[in-house]
Order: sequence, then C-alpha cells, then structure tokens
Amino acid sequence: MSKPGLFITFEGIDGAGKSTHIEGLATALRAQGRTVTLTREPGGTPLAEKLRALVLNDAMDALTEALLIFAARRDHLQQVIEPALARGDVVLCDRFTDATFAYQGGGRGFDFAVLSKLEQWVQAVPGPQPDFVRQPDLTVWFDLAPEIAAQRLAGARLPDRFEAQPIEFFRRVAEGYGQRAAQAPQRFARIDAAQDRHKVWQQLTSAFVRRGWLAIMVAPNGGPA
Ligand SMILES: Nc1ncnc2c1ncn2[C@@H]1O[C@H](COP(=O)(O)OP(=O)(O)O)[C@@H](O)[C@H]1O
Ligand SMILES: Cc1cn([C@H]2C[C@H](O)[C@@H](COP(=O)(O)OP(=O)(O)O)O2)c(=O)[nH]c1=O
Repeated sequence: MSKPGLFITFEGIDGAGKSTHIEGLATALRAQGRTVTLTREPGGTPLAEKLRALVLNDAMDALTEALLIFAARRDHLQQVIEPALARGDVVLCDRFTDATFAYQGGGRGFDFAVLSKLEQWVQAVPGPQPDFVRQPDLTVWFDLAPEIAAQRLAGARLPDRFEAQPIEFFRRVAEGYGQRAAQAPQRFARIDAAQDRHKVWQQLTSAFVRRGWLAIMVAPNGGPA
C-alpha cells in the first residue's frame, strides 16, 4: 500500500534560512523513495502567483491583503495541495497560514478572530469528518532574532513590501509565530536558526527522523551526513 500524504510547512521571518534548506530536504526525501511536491505561499498556482505579485508589490489595506492571501491559499489548496496529498506525496510548502497570523496578525496588527474565521472557511476541504479543516502535519519553524535576519539579508536581495519593513515589524511577526507555536506545540518543530547551516540542517533532518519520515540522517545532497 502506498504511504499516506504528508503536509509539511516551513515558517519564520524573512532571512531565517528556510529557502536554504527546502530543496535539500526534497532531495533527501526523494532519495528515500518519496514523491515530493515543492510549493510556496502566497503562490503555487498560476492564479495564486498573480495574487502573490500584487500582495508583495502593491500598496493595499490590511483586510485586502488578508483576503488576497487567503484567496490565493484556497486556489493553491484545491489545485495543488489536496490532489498531491491524495496521491500520497510529501508536500513541502514554503509558508502557509501561520505566516498570515504572524505577518498580517502580528506584524500588521490585523484582527486574529477574523483570520481564524478565514482559516476555517478556506481550509475546509473534503476529509475524514464533515467539518474537516486542513492543517499541516508538521510546521518547521526557523526561529531567528530579527537583528540577525536583517544582517543576513542586508544586500542579499531587493526587498519586497514585507522585507522593507522596519525591525519592529519583524519583532511582532516573530512574536506572532511564537504565539501560534504555543497554541499547537505538537504541530511545530522549532529550529534554532541562529546556528550555522550544517547545524540547522541537522536539526531539520532530526525532526524528520524522529517522526519516521527519514530513515537516516542525510546530507543536503541526499547522501549520508
Ligand atoms: N545558518 C545560516 N547562517 C548564516 N547565513 C545563513 C544561514 N542560512 C541561510 N543563510 C543566508 O541568509 C540569507 C537568507 O536565507 P534564506 O534561506 O533566503 O532565508 P528565507 O528563505 O528564510 O528568507 C541568505 O543569504 C542565506 O545564504
Ligand atoms: C504566506 C504569507 C506570506 N507573507 C509574506 C512573508 C514574506 O515576506 C512574503 C513572501 O514570502 P517568501 O516566499 O518567504 O519570500 P522570499 O522568497 O522572498 O523569502 O510574503 C505574508 O505576509 N502572509 C502570508 O500569509
């Protein structure tokens, strides 16, 4: 029988080091026989990528921003994530709803109750129970002080609407992630992202080995560590 699908999300403030490791993890999982769907939010479908370009570049108020992000999420869930999980894929998704609570809720100060309502509507999909709401099986949280993230990003790339925010914004975003992790501790694996790349990779793969999702510790190229 084929293995059940797994939905894994990656979170953290900009510059925390997510992108550095996601592809390596996909390679490691593929090397162990899993089919991996690698995707991101906002985005992941042609429509959601158009919405991403608007959200990252155009000025708008906080409600418009939240609605566009959740609209993109609904399309992404229906077109990509749910079909992949139904096939038994491992879905590795760079950001998901925790980012909305952290950035729109924590960062922008938008109403958490409204975000929770949108989460319930948008993530309601056919499932084992009639009122099933899709949530990640695991959320890997790259926890990093905003000061260190800012140093890493300085000059690394052209900032978008979020990356251009002052450090206080990222303090609130980081707090938002902390709150979400405290609300669902069993779903979160916290990574100390201040460590060097190799140690971060080791923490990341350990979280998968502990859950039986990777058989051995593997190097970023898919080989033994
Ligand atoms: N553990 C680390 N130590 C130092 N620099 C890092 C580490 N991990 C990533 N970086 C660098 O920090 C920057 C941001 O990393 P990135 O993976 O793009 O972050 P994110 O995707 O979370 O925004 C990049 O220039 C990357 O090379
Ligand atoms: C998914 C999501 C992302 N974002 C923001 C966080 C990031 O600054 C930006 C894009 O995320 P990301 O893809 O991580 O950016 P990059 O590839 O440049 O590292 O969108 C939100 O504000 N809310 C959300 O719900």
